[in-house]
Amino acid sequence: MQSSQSKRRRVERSPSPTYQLDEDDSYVPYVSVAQRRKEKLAKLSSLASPSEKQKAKKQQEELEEREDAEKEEERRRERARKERTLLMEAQEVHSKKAAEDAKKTEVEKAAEADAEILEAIKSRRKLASDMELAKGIAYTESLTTSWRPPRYIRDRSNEQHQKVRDKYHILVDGEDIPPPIEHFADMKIPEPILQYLKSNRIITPTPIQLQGIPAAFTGRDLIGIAFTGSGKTLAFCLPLIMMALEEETKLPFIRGEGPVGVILCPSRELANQTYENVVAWCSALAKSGKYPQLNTLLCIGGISMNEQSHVMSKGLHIVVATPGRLIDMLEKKKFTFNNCKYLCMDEADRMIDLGFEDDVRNIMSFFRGQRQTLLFSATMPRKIQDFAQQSLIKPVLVNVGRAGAANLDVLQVVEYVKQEAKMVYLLECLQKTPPPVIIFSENKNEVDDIQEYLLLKGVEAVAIHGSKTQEERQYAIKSFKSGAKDVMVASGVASKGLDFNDIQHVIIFSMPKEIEDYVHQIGRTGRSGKTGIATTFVNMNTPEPTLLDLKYLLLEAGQKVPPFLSTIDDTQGGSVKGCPVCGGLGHGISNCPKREDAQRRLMASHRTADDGGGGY
Ligand SMILES: Nc1ncnc2c1ncn2[C@@H]1O[C@H](COP(=O)(O)OP(=O)(O)OP(=O)(O)O)[C@@H](O)[C@H]1O
Repeated sequence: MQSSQSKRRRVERSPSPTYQLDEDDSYVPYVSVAQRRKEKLAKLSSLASPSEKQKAKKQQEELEEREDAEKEEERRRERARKERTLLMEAQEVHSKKAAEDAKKTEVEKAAEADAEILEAIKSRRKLASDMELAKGIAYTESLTTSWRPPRYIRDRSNEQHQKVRDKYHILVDGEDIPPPIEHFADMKIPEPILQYLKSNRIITPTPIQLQGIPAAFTGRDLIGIAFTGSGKTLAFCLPLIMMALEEETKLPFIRGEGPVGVILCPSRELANQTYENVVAWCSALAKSGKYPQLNTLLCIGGISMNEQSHVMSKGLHIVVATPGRLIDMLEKKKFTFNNCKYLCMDEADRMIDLGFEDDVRNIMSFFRGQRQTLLFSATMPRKIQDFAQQSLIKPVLVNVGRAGAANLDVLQVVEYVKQEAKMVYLLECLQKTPPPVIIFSENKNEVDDIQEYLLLKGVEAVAIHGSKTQEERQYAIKSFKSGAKDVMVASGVASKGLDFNDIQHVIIFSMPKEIEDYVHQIGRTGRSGKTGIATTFVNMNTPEPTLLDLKYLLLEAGQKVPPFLSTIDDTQGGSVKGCPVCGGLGHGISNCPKREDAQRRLMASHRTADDGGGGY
C-alpha cells in the first residue's frame, strides 16, 4: 500500500514540460500544486473514456484528500514542535533564575527587597503644605538667627569639633554643621534658665543637647535621634524659648498675635508634660524680672480651651499641641500661624508615619512663610529618616547611638512565662524592686484586668489607656507621679515619652509586636543617667520575628540572652543597621511585622472606604 502510494506520488510529481523547458536555465518558475493537478486532470480527461474519466476523477479526489490530510498532520506536528520549544525556553529561563536566586544569600535577597521598597517610599509625597507643593515653593536656605557660638569655639578647627563629637559618640550628617558645645553657659542661655536647670540637677548638657542645641540655635532644620531619657525635650524646647524671647524683646506681642512656634506631640499626656516643662522654664525667666513673660498654650483634646482663656487674651508665644485639637483651633481661627516660624515634632517617627502624616501636612498649610522644622525621637527607622531628610531644608542629623537602640542604663531581663501563669508571676515580679513600677500591656482589657487583680491583692495601682476619660488619665498620672500610687498599669501608646521620676522597674506583661514600642517602654526607667530594670514576659504567643528582634537588641546592648531566645534559628535576613521600616535587628524589610501590619491596615481602610465607611 505504502509503496504504491509513493509510486503514484512519484508519477504525479514527474516534471511538467515547463520544468523541462527550464532545465538548462537556472530559473525555475513556480507552478502551484493546484495548477499541476488541474493540468494532469485535463490531460487524463482528454485521453480516457467516460467511465475511465470518472474513475480517474475519483482517484484524483482521493489523492487530494490524502494529501490534504498529510499536510494537516505536518502542520500539527510543526505547531507542537514550536509550542514545545517555547515551553522549554520558559522552563530554561525559570530554572536559570531559580539557580541564580539560590546562589544569592539571604542577606543579598533582603538587601534587594530593601532597595525596592525604599525606592517606592521615595515616591512618597514630600512633607510640605499643599500650597507649597502646588506652587512649587521650595526653600533652599535655612533660616538665620542672631545667635553665634562663643569666639573661642568658633576659632576651633573642624578636627577639634569632631574630637568633641567622637568623645560623646555623636554622629552627624549634613552641610556646615554648627560646632558642639560642652557647657550650657557657652550656649548663651539666659542666666535664670541656667539657675533653674541647676536646681533640677541639670548641670552639663547630654550628648544630644550639646550638638542639637547649637544646631537649632543657628536656625537649622534638625533630626535628633538619641535614646530614651537622654534629655531631648530640653534640646527642642530651649531653641523655641530663645526665638520667642528675641521676638518679644524686639516688639512685644499683643492680643491676637503669635505664636512664634509650635511643638507637636503624638499623645495628650506627652503634650501636657512638655507644656509643664516649657511653662517652668519661661516662669524662671519672668520671675527673674530681667526678662518678659512668655505665654504658652496647651492645645489638646479632652480639655476645655476656656480654661486657658487668660493665655488667649494676651499675645501667644508658644503652642504645645496634639495634631487633632491644633487643626481644630486653626480652622476656627482661634489663633493663626501667620508669624509662626518653628515646628517641632516629638516622637517624630510616629508623627509622620502612622496616621498623623496628613495632619502634619494640614498643619504645615497654615504657615505663611518658611519655618524651621525639627524632628526628635529615640527610634527613627531609616525609612522615616530618608523621608524626613528630603522634606527638610539643609537638615543637620544628630545621632547618638543607633536609632532604635535600647538605653544601656536599663538591665533587660526576658522571661518565658506561660499565658495562664502571668498574673501570679506578676505578683512575684513586683517584689524585685521597691516602687514605683510601670506594667505595660498591649491590650486595654488586659490593662483593666491587671489593675483589678492588683487592687484585689492590695497593691496600690492605677491604670491608663486610650479608652479612659481625660479625667481618669490625668488622675492616674498625677497620683503615680506624686508617689500616692505605687504601680501604674498602662497601654503602650498612652505612655510614650512620659518622664516619671526614678521608675525602678518596668514590667512588660505582653511583649509588643514592634520592637520600637519595646524600646520606648523599657525606656521609662534608666532615665537621666540612673539605672533601672525591665522584665519582659514572652511565651508561645510572641511572634518569632519579634523574638528575633528582641534577641538581637539584647545582644547589641550586651545583655544576657536566655536559652530559649539564643536557640531560635536566624534565617530572617536581619541586618546590623536595623530594618529600614521598624529598626528591628532580627529581620529584613520583606518580613517586617510593622510593614505587614501597615499593609493590612491600609487594605482594611481601602475596604472601609469602598463600603462607604468614614476614614481616620
Ligand atoms: N543635661 C541633663 N542632665 C541631667 N538630667 C537631664 C538633662 N537633661 C534632661 N535631664 C532629665 O532627664 C530626664 C529625661 O529627659 P527627657 O524626658 O527630655 O528625655 P527624652 O530623651 O525625651 O526621653 P524619651 O525618648 O523617653 O521621651 C528628665 O527628667 C530631664 O529633666
